[in-house]
Amino acid sequence: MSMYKALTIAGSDTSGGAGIQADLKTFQERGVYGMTALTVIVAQDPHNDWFHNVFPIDVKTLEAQLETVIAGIGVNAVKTGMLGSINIIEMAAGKIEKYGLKNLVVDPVMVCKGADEALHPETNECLRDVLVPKALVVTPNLFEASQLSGMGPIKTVEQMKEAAAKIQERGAKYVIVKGGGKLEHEAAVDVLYDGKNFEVLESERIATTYTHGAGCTYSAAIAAELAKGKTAREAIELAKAFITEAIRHSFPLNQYVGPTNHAAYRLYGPGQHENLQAEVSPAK
Ligand SMILES: Nc1ncnc2c1ncn2[C@@H]1O[C@H](COP(=O)(O)OP(=O)(O)O)[C@@H](O)[C@H]1O
Ligand SMILES: Cc1ncc(COP(=O)(O)O)c(C=O)c1O
Ligand SMILES: [Mg+2]
Repeated sequence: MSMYKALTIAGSDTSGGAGIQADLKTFQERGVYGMTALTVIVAQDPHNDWFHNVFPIDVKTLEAQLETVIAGIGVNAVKTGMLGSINIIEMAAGKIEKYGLKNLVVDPVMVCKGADEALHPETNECLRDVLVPKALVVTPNLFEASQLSGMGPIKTVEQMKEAAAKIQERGAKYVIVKGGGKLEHEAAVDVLYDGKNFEVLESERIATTYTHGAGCTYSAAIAAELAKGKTAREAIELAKAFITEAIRHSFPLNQYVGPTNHAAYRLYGPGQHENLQAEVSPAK
């Protein structure tokens, strides 16, 4: 049996729950060989309320990593996460174009959980104009969908649909607008649009704030399934089940952050309804 390979072009979340750490853990869980091209390093400051400091990687260093993986090895699917600068976005998009990579999942990361302001607002237009058109699947959360669509705040499923249609016009084949824990709704709702039909994907909404890295994990699961040859629709459905279990069994790392549990789908499966990590206290 051949080993399928996936590449993540994303930032390092030093705390381990989001970014390339989430992506690699998810690729492993889904039985796919994971590789990385690092764009930025995020270090959280324990002496300043867990403030996220972002340290960019030199664009030449990114190029060298992309050549190693894409030209030197080859990939079945690619995902992008936090990119950090216009130069980095253009470099990533240029290589994707040059090597004709088709199974591309763009997670248009503009914010970390808890923040309502873009980390790198100057990159938003470039993300929309240069990278989103190359995506097979793009996965904005509500804030990112409002930025990519040019709409104001998105608060209803109807507005999610409108945003999805506007983003789809930019060239992405499948758009998933993630309502998640932010939309006021009793379920966790995502809207999927393929240019013809809207589908409202509903899953059980888990009452937790421990969702750090949920978007990274979700988009990495989609990329892993695409790498194995699943259709976009199949990959999205599996990823939704995978992220629901990861959130169900999420846990606190310290007083600031709780990541999703990447192993939960494998360890506990979709049938288990209580959080088996709930009693785990934060490590000192
Ligand atoms: N509390 C929750 N319960 C169940 N699913 C959730 C919850 N929060 C987010 N999700 C789901 O997790 C996935 C990631 O969404 P979200 O957390 O909005 O992304 P991001 O981390 O990029 O902000 C989506 O499928 C969303 O619906
Ligand atoms: C490197 C990196 N990428 C992406 C994210 C976004 O994470 P999420 O999946 O919660 O949207 C974060 C958040 O801290 C991060 O540090
Ligand atoms: Mg996100």
